[in-house]
Formats: sequence, C-alpha cells, structure tokens
Amino acid sequence: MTSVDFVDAIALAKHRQNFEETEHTRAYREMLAAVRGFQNAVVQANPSPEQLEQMTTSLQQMQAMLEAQALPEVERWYGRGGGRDGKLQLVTPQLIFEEVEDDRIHAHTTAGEFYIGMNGAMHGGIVATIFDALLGRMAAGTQGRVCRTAYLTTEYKAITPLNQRLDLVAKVESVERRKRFVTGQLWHGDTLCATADALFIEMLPGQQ
Ligand SMILES: CCCCCCCC(=O)SCCNC(=O)CCNC(=O)[C@H](O)C(C)(C)COP(=O)(O)OP(=O)(O)OC[C@H]1O[C@@H](n2cnc3c(N)ncnc32)[C@H](O)[C@@H]1OP(=O)(O)O
Repeated sequence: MTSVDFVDAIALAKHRQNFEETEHTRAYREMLAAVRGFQNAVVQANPSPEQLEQMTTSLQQMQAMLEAQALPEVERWYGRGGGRDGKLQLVTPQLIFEEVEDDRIHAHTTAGEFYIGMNGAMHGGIVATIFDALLGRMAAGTQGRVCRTAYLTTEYKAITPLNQRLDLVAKVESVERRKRFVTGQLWHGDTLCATADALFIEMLPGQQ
C-alpha cells in the first residue's frame, strides 16, 4: 500500500494514536531536525560545481537507502507523535504546543529560511499550512476527534518574519453537529501577522 491507497480515516487515526515515543523514534525526530537544517542551508547557498556533484551523489545514496525501507502509510512514523513537540513532519516549521485545552491552544514556532516567500517574508502558503496544522489539532481537541478541513480562510495582515519566535493561538468558536468552526492567530511579538478561520468536519465511519 502506498499513500495513494487509503483505509477508513477513523480506523487509521485510532491506529496512529497508539504511538509510543522511544529512543528509536527520538532518533528519527533528530534525523527530521537534520533534514530541516539541510533544507534551511540548501536555499541559502550557491555551492560550487564540485560541491554540487558531491552533494547530489550523497543525497542519491541516502534516497536509495530510504526507498529500500519504504513502508505503507499505516506503518510509518512520519505524521505521528503529537505531544508538546508536535507531529513528526516536515510540511510546516516545527510547532511547539504549550497549552492544549479542548477549546483553546497556545503554541509557538520559528520558521527557518526554507519557508521564505520573498524579501524576508514567510511564504503565504506556509502561513496557511501552519494554520491547517494548528486548527486541525484544535478541531481534534483533547479527545483526538478525526476531522478534515472543509475550508480555511487566511488573512495576511503583516509580514510574517523568518527566524523569529511566532506565537500561535487557536480557539473553537462553535460546534454544530459534525461541524467545528475554529479560528487562529499568528503573532510576532505585539504584531498580529495573520488570522484564519476554518471549518473542520468530523469524519464518519467509512470516509477517507
Ligand atoms: C485521517 C484524518 C487526518 C486529518 C487531516 C487534517 C486536516 C487536513 O488537512 S484534511 C485535508 C484537506 N481537506 C480535505 O481534503 C477534505 C476534502 N473534503 C471532503 O472530504 C468532504 O467535503 C468533507 C469530509 C470535508 C465533508 O464531506 P461530508 O462528510 O460528506 O459532509 P457533508 O455532509 O457534505 O457536510 C457536513 C456539514 O458540513 C457542511 N459543509 C461541508 N463542507 C462545507 C464547506 N466547504 N463550507 C461550508 N459548509 C460545509 C455541510 O453543509 C453540512 O452542514 P449541515 O450539518 O449543516 O448540513
């Protein structure tokens, strides 16, 4: 099974909740942190032809090592976890969850150079992706409800800087049947950089 196949979303999420942080998965988290460091470095440098050849060969070797161990989605560590240090993932900068209540979350993050849009500003798609991850966790709440994003609207109010602490706030505004209306704010110090409002729908058995 690859990520193009799917199983029941609720069954998959339940299975993935039984995730024990071990020394082995901590080492995996460290490897992902190293990948983040590499991503940040790769966007900043124009390496020499010799360096490029050397790095391309090394990367191809590492890729082959990983491909030889590829697993179906249900067995992978990637995308799991979810304690204070958030999920094992690379799609957003690492989110650190400080307070997680059933209707409110406080978190923070620092985005490296990899997430640049232009002229020192974070890419707008990354701002929206951070909100999807944050508000998805908000919709899941402390009980781990399985929800999907129906819509997510982001307003960009000020440049979101890189390499600086950003504070994130999420709130559940209302709940109607399977619908959870949630909002989020992204702050740099006293500056409100972006806001989001989103609708998450709780999954039914049999849905993807
Ligand atoms: C395994 C889980 C991982 C969690 C991932 C975390 C977040 C993600 O990034 S998910 C990925 C991005 N999102 C998606 O791919 C979702 C794609 N969309 C879908 O799958 C479906 O449209 C889905 C599941 C959201 C809703 O479909 P369905 O379950 O059939 O709900 P449906 O009966 O149409 O609607 C339920 C209610 O929501 C409302 N609703 C649904 N979509 C919208 C919308 N876009 N705007 C407003 N209201 C909506 C309906 O009107 C209905 O309201 P009411 O209860 O008042 O009648």
